[in-house]
Amino acid sequence: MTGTLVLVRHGQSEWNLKNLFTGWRDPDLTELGVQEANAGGKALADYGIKFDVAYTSNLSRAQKTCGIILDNVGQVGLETIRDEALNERDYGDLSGLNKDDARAKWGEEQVHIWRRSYDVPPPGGESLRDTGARVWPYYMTEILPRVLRGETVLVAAHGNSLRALVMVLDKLTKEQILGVNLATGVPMVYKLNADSTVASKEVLGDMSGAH
Ligand SMILES: O=C(O)[C@H](O)COP(=O)(O)O
Repeated sequence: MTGTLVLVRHGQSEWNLKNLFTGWRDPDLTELGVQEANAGGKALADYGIKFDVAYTSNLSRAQKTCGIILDNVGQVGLETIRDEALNERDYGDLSGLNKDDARAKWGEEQVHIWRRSYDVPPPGGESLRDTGARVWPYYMTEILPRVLRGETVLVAAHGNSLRALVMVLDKLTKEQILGVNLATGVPMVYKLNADSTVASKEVLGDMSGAH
């Protein structure tokens, strides 16, 4: 066994609350989002985790979640690397639209395909595969080597940039990834083997409410 990789989706954002496609737009966390980030941080503190480094995206909601988690584990000021490679999937022309309005316009099934399929991009945006094409190399070159050196690494990012990682870590097919939704603020703790496969995975919270 080598190091530990912790993945956390940011807490609820203003646009999650308003039910808007967000993508690369940059709304803040809501009050509930701050509470969720604190709850995730507290779960990690209770777990007894100490990080060696944190990674987050270029977007405020993930950066704030990252900061709140570090505060809860008593590690304010820890080395934190921000990179656009970890940003949310670009929702293209859907960005800023209401998800229910989109269902009314294009139909429930088409919107579900845009949101959850592996390789069908929303108009002008990224599919999960496109998102993976930037997330996976970043993970392989920047994050994984540190975990394999035995470090404990936090990644605070987004629903779909993390789904791309979970797909690889959990060895999910493109059919299986359709059914995977990550809850906001719930940490996933992976211990990795020396060959970078997963030795164990623990979810510190409830993923069942995610949609
Ligand atoms: O970008 C968004 O709208 C959300 O962060 C994730 O959206 P999704 O649940 O529709 O993938």
